[in-house]
Amino acid sequence: MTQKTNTSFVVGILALQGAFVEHQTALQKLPIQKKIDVILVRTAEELAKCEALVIPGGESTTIALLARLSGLLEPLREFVKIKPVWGTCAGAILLAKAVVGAKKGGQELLGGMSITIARNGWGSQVESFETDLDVVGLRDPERPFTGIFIRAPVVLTLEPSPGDLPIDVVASLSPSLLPDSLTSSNSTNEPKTFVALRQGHHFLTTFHPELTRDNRFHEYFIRECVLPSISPPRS
Ligand SMILES: NC(=O)CC[C@H](N)C(=O)O
Repeated sequence: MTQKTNTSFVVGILALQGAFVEHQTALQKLPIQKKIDVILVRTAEELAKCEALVIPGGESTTIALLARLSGLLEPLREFVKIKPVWGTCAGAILLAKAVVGAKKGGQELLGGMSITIARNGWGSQVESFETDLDVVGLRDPERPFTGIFIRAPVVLTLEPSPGDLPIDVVASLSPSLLPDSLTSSNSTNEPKTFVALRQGHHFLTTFHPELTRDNRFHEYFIRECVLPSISPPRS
């Protein structure tokens, strides 16, 4: 007799478009890998097997369109309401409650995190860059983590409604990196420096941890978002 639920759990990676293979590799290399069954998700049936989901970077409009065409959009919205989800870059856009700079025709969102985010917020000239991040809560925090930003979105505002869970800042970058087009003298620029946020069991990174050899953000998601939702702490 096996006790599968006690020894392993399924983490899905939405595999419609974008950098899903890199997430798969990073998750499989975690020290707790024996307990994680990583699957690629392209159908509602595959999604139904998952305890948690990673939505990769890519193109948020394309991912949303393919999700609609494959009958996954509504199952994804239902999934986000109850289970842990981590969105990277395009995935972060999909996890936001509101988006600025959507393409003509709009941008379908899944919601889940109480933020407004700007697509391609760094502008067309600084489309990609790498920088060391200030991190809180990662394993081995003195070791720098290099954030890779590729046509990254920018968090504009945190807007938790009364009753929403608080939003924790897990990584931020130096305000000096913000482009002039984003800085404002009459409102706070701080949220725009936030590049990794956690709200309850949801997590977003506007950069690409899966493109580095450093899987500490993968470890963070499993430790802080997934494991507590599988085995809630006893009171
Ligand atoms: N690297 C990325 O995921 C880019 C995101 C892309 N700019 C979008 O709007 O979806």
